[in-house]
Amino acid sequence: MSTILATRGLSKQFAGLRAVEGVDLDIASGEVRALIGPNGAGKTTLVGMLCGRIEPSAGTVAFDGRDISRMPAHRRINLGIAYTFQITSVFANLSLRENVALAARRHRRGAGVATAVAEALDRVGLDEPPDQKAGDLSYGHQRLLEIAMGLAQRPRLLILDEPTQGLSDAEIAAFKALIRDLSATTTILLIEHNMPVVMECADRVTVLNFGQILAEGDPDTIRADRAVQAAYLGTG
Ligand SMILES: Nc1ncnc2c1ncn2[C@@H]1O[C@H](COP(=O)(O)OP(=O)(O)OP(=O)(O)O)[C@@H](O)[C@H]1O
Repeated sequence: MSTILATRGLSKQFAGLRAVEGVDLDIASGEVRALIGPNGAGKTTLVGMLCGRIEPSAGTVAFDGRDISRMPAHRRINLGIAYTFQITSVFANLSLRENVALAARRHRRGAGVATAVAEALDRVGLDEPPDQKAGDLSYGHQRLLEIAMGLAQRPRLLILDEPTQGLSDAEIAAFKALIRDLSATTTILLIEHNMPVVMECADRVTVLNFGQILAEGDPDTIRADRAVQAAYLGTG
């Protein structure tokens, strides 16, 4: 399988603090990769460098074999990297439809936009009226709206930052089904604290600890790894 995303020596320092240090990450095209680690491990900083929101202190990022280390975020979106932030991309005063249409217009025009919007809202299972204001949605549903916005960009790599936060058990079950469905067409990088979701959805898991990769492997291997248990899972 080909590598869609590769980092080498990727590092970020914030005034003396090494938030991410020397990360070599290879994500294969078509896989669902989970990125886990304790609070403050550097997960959000790492993906910020993948999508261009954070400038690395050192190291490189390649997408499809092309060095994108210095490419601005909006051009990375055009290449097919979509990142759902922790809600910061939702416009509270716009409707669900308008929010998703903003994202869909990157690739479509005219009637194609309306179709893409309806498809994306349907795919994430948001059944509120499309004219409802996004700000009136529950926190969990705003997360789903963000995923719909990401999908409308027809991404090749979809980066989801804690997507199940604020979702009910039934919504989490639906989310897992959505990931399985999406994985047929999209490579997914999933930052997630909910271990059952990680263990069920991921092909491979990367564990970050103090800014460095502590372990990498399939979910069973990670679950059995003593260093991971000690650092994160709390079951060592
Ligand atoms: N803009 C910033 N300026 C200074 N320090 C920062 C900044 N952003 C993050 N940090 C620090 O970098 C470290 C890594 O933070 P980061 O948010 O990447 O971790 P995380 O693994 O995503 O944590 P969480 O699971 O809590 O979201 C933390 O110590 C954090 O306080």
